[in-house]
Parts: sequence; C-alpha cells; structure tokens
Amino acid sequence: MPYLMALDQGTSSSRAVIFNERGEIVSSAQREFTQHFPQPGWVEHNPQEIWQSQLQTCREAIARAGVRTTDIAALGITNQRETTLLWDRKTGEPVFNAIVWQDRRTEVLCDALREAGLEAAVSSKTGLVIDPYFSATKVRWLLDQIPGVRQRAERGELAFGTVDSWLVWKLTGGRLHVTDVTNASRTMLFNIHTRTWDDELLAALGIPASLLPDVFPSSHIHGVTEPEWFGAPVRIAGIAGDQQAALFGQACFTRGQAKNTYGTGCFILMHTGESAAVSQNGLISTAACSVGAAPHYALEGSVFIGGAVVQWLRDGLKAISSSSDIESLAFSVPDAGGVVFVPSFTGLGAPYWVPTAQGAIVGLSRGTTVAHVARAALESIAFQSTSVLAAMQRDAVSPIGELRVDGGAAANNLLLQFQADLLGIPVVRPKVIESTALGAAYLAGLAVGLFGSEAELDAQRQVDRTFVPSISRDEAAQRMAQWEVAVEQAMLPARRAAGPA
Ligand SMILES: Nc1ncnc2c1ncn2[C@@H]1O[C@H](COP(=O)(O)OP(=O)(O)O)[C@@H](O)[C@H]1O
Ligand SMILES: O=P(O)(O)OC[C@H](O)CO
Repeated sequence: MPYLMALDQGTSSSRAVIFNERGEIVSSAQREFTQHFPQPGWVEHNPQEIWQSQLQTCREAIARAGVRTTDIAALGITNQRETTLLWDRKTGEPVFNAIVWQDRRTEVLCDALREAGLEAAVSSKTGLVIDPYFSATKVRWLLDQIPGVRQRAERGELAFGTVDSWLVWKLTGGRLHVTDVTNASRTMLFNIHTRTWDDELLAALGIPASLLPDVFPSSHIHGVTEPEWFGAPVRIAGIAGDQQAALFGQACFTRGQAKNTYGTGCFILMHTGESAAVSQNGLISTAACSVGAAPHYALEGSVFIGGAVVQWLRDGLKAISSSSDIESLAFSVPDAGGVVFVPSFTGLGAPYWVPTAQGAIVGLSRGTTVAHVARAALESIAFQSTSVLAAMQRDAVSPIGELRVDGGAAANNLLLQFQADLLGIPVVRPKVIESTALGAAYLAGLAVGLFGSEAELDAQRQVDRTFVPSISRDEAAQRMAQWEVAVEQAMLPARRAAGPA
C-alpha cells in the first residue's frame, strides 16, 4: 500500500505525519526546538536545529508506522512562512540564525520603504502590506548587518530561502534550490499575478536576484531525497506554506470556501478563485495552492492571539493546569457575565492593525469569577475571527457558506459553538484535524498520481462535527457590538499616545 509523508515544520515544533492513500493518519512524531529571543522584538531559530528536528521526526514517524521507505510514494513539505535564511551555496553553512516571521527588528526599514512611496507597488504586485512580518526586509537586514554577507551575495555565493527551501536543500544534499508559489508570495519580492520575482522590488530593497530560489507550483515533483536520510530516496512532490496547505487540506478549492486554523494565533483564509482580490478592509491577498495551470488566490487575515490567550490563563494567571481544562471551567457558568476580554497583548492584527493596542478585560463586577474570565477568553478567539470574516464579507468576493476549522484550539466545542453563533453559518470540524500536514500530503500525492483530482480529495473528506448557529442574528449583532466597544477601550492607550488626530 502506498503512503505519503508530510513534513510540517512549524514555529514551535517540527512534525512528521505518515498518511495512507485514504488520507488517514498512520503515524506521527513531533519535536519542539529552541526559540531564541536575543533582544526585545527579535525571534530567531537555529537552522541546523530546524533541520535536525525535522529529520528526526521523519525517521520516528517512519519507524512508528512500521512501513518501508520504498512504500512512501512521495513526501510533501509545509512550513512556517516568511521565516528567512541565508546560507553558503558551497558549504551549506547558514550565515546567521533564521529570522522568524514574528521578528520586528526591521520596523525602521519598513518605515523607510513607506516613506519612499513603495506601498502601492507592494500592494498591487505582492498583495501584501509593508510589514516586518514578510521576508524582504529580513533579507535586507542580513545583507546590511552581517559582515561580508553583501559582498558574498553579490559574488553569487549565497542562497536565500524560506524554511521549505532550506529543508529541500538539506534533503537533496544541496542539489536543489527551490520554493513554491505560496511561500514565494510571503516574501514581499514576488509578483503574485505574473508569478515571478519582481525586479523593481528587488532593486528597491537592494537584494541581488542571484540569491533567489526557482519557484514552482505547490504540487510538483522536484527530485528525490539523498538515500542516507531515510534509507532509500523519496520523491519530494509538494511544497506549501502552512496556512495555504491547511486551506488545501480542508478541501477549500473554490471561491468563497474558507478555513480558520485555531493555533497560537488564528489564520483565516478564504479562497478567491483564479483572481487575486484587493481588500479594502485590512486583509492581504496571497497565492493559494493550485494543481492545474491556472493560479489560485486567497484573502487572509491573521489574529495574533488565539489559543495563546488560553496559555496565558494557564501560565500567567494559573487559572487552569492544562489548555483543555478551560472548556469545563468556562462551561461552569452560563455566560461570561458581561465580561469582554480583548487579548491584544501584542497589538491588534487584522482587520484593526493597531500594533500598540493593549489587552483589556471590561465589564467586571463584584460577581465576576475566574470562570467568567475563562469564558470571555474563549469567546475572544471567536470574536476576533468573526471580525476578520466580517471584513472578508465586506470585501464581497463571495458569500461564505460555512467555516472549516482546525488547529489545537479547534478541539474546544464551546469555542466552536460560539463561533457558529456569531457567524450565523455552520462551523465544520473534520475528522483529520491535521489539515496542514494533510494538505502537504495531498499536494505530493496529486503530483505523483496517487490521487487523480481535487474532486477525489473532496470525496475523502470526513466531518467530525458540525456546529450550527443557535442564537438569533439580532443577538449575535448585539454581542459583536459589545465586542467592538471593548476593542475601542483596548485601543484607547494607543490613541492617547498618538495625541489628537
Ligand atoms: N481544548 C482547548 N481549548 C482551547 N485552546 C486549546 C485547547 N487545546 C489546545 N489549545 C490551544 O491551542 C494552541 C495549540 O494549537 P496548535 O495548533 O498546536 O498551535 P501552533 O501550531 O500555533 O503551535 C495553544 O495555544 C493552546 O493553548
Ligand atoms: O507555525 P505556525 O503554525 O504558527 O504558522 C505560522 C505562519 O505560517 C506564519 O505566517
């Protein structure tokens, strides 16, 4: 029986999952790795630790599955996006740690790009906003700050890559320097319409084109792994950024289909079909995975604090001992007792974009208990996601019929019921909650002919539970209005600091 292996290289851990041809999980393995915070706002990973942790989890998953490497038809890679690496083409040695997507060290560079009037070009070509989140200014920082790097880059000695490129480079013993359209679309150097690196942006950022990997579709046979890693060569046949892979794994293949991944943050993506939508409401446009020749696109909104608010209750307030305990605590009260929690610990992301917003808990009374705060914390995840989806609806690309969900916090029934109540549409949790890994496996399986079409994958999809709205639209609107009032309060300190408008 043929199997597929997904390499899911995330921000806090590397995972490997073996799937059978029905898309069922046969085995998995996971390893956390070190987060480096050398200065406030800086986040780095050691590239060798990324590689080693990923390699070990693959070997563990293969051993646990009890399959032969030769039975693995192909592997697919999915990864934390935007995280930036530069390495030497001859020695394979990274010139510096990987600069992680969360890293804010390039804010000043971003200000300079805005002042240089690049916003319109960035938006129209890349679908993005100028922000340290994306790779381009991280590359520029490495060229400027690490001695000798610019000269080596100009001599063509160095390679740039997001984590997918780095893993392929390592897996193939330095034979391949490639990426896929979804990862390229997060660099702020890639034109998502022509699907080519953009000379104007490269020149504006002073980044030599010789650094860049070749860009391929997400479902594509790139080559094979070195036999030494898994005992026999395995075809590398899929690459996608993790949020686009989750969209694909949730079988969101057409316009209007949307998913939300409830992890540390929440990433909401809606398929927009074969043309990129321009958001008027604080969302970004990005390449989605496509299998045929036509490009596919998605609108995306990121919520910075999702499941992390549950971690805060656990580690900061010590109100619960494990994340899953929040459900029974929140269920112990009939509602949040008027408490609204805005967990903007690191500012507010889409669709508000207020980097200096602070967290706020409003509506406290003498009768408030920790259970009310826990319930309000869970509700905050759904409120934030609803704001993003409402912005997507305002962009009017297509009505959203249902929301497909995955990620660690999607285990929480109370959260998902409240999400359905607020949105007024069904919220659907699949049986295989590992949508990201499944998406990478699907991409690889399609490339090697294990699957014939997206329709075949859609037919494999199995639902664990559908949450249907149980409150009136008026009540939902009232709850959202309370939320927006609380958001205003969370933004007050930022507004005061900014002074009179
Ligand atoms: N039952 C639960 N209810 C609510 N949140 C949960 C639950 N289980 C896990 N979480 C939260 O989900 C997050 C982990 O999800 P995961 O998808 O593994 O995240 P990531 O990929 O970002 O590391 C954590 O923030 C954790 O607090
Ligand atoms: O590694 P994750 O799951 O936190 O995902 C990170 C995103 O890809 C960042 O854009």
